[in-house]
Amino acid sequence: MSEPLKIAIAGLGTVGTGTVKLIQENLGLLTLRTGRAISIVAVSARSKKNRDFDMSDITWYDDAVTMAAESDADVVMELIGGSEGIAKEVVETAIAKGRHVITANKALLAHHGAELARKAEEAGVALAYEAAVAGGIPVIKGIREGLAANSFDLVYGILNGTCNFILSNMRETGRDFEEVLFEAQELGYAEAEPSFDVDGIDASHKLSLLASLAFGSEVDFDSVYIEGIRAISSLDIAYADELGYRIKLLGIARKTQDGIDQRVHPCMVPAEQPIALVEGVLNAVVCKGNHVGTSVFEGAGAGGGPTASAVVADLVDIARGTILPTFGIPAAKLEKAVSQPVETREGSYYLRLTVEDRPGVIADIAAILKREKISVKSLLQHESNPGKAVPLVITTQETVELAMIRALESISGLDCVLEKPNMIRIVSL
Ligand SMILES: NC(=O)C1=CN([C@@H]2O[C@H](COP(=O)(O)OP(=O)(O)OC[C@H]3O[C@@H](n4cnc5c(N)ncnc54)[C@H](O)[C@@H]3O)[C@@H](O)[C@H]2O)C=CC1
Ligand SMILES: N[C@@H](CC=O)C(=O)O
Ligand code: NA
Repeated sequence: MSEPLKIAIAGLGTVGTGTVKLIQENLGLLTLRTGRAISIVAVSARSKKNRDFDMSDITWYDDAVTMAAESDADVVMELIGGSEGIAKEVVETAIAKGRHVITANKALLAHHGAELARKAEEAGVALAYEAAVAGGIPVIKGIREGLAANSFDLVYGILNGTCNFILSNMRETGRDFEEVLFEAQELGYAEAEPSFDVDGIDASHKLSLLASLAFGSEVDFDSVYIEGIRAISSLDIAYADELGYRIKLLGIARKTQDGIDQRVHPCMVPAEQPIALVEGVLNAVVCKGNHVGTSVFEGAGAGGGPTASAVVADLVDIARGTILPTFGIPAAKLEKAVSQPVETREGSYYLRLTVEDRPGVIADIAAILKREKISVKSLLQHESNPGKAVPLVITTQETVELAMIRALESISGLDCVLEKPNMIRIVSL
């Protein structure tokens, strides 16, 4: 058997600890599958507390960058997180020293992916990131390897386990947002900064990586249109049910003649569509290849075990000598991304207004919709409470988003509209 493959791990939280445990538990299998002995030689985390795995043959480093520079590891795993600072230094140092890198850090790659991929390719090392997109689902490998024969014009999915867990739980149990978010944190699903999850940033990081891989363009996180799930109330969830929809936070990237449209926002998805049935911490990614047609990947999007599974899948590639370009083509050949503005979308919309219950309200709203040439599909007002606030829900026929934005602005300015309206795009994919 050839030389053992030596690994250094930076970060021993949910993912790092899961990775050490997986390697220790499945070592025999991994050796058999790769034909190489695998050995964790070094670890680093913020504090050297007692760990619940065997540390006896592992060297501890107080500083992860020193570990990336000075340990004799062949592979450095960056499992710390964050788009700047220590995580970036660890990755850059490892690459500069000619060590392969495996990272779960979508924030880092969303901001510096093209540049780091170029550096890794120049150094002849892997920059592998299966864990960074949709956790345990082998979607990076699926698109880059299994579907390598295809070109793509659409990739979309449920890309954040925490948000999907929150939305599913709110619908199934009626529990409130904060309580379910706390549970997602306890289960190790949420980011260190959970606003990254609930404000749609994490899903956008992942979407920008998927778009780069699928379309052969440079990662363009700054062009992603982002809305999170904070504005979704239990009322919206109940109305969605009544109208035959489920609310999902989707990331959608579409390549058109005019450029790439990347968007992350809550969507009302027809309840019978397969993606509407993806619940809890599960993620799903759907892509449309020009020869294979539609492929769907579904599985656990977060958590120690599933994410470690993806980290170690990258390790197996490296141990087998499979070093692939990070984004499927040489980083120097990635095209500059041209973005398409969100206003050009055509589709239907759900609008929930809180209005004063008095004569003329619907006429005022209808006049604005008429001016913007927006046709109403349905209108729901269940309660009557004269002179008081009541919810009014409108769904529209297909219209261009710019008209909807203008209508929303005018409707928000009406005296009878008492709260900020909530608009959710109705998406049928
Ligand atoms: N938790 C999950 O389900 C998933 C997480 N990820 C990504 O994996 C990475 C790690 O996430 P988690 O394990 O959940 O985070 P975590 O907060 O549980 O663990 C982070 C680890 O990094 C260590 N760390 C922090 N600052 C450090 C420093 N200066 N030097 C050395 N170590 C330092 C901490 O001590 C801790 O051990 C992040 O990039 C995250 O976005 C990706 C997919 C799923
Ligand atoms: N916080 C993320 C973790 C995986 O990427 C999520 O909830 O999906
Ligand atoms: Na993955």
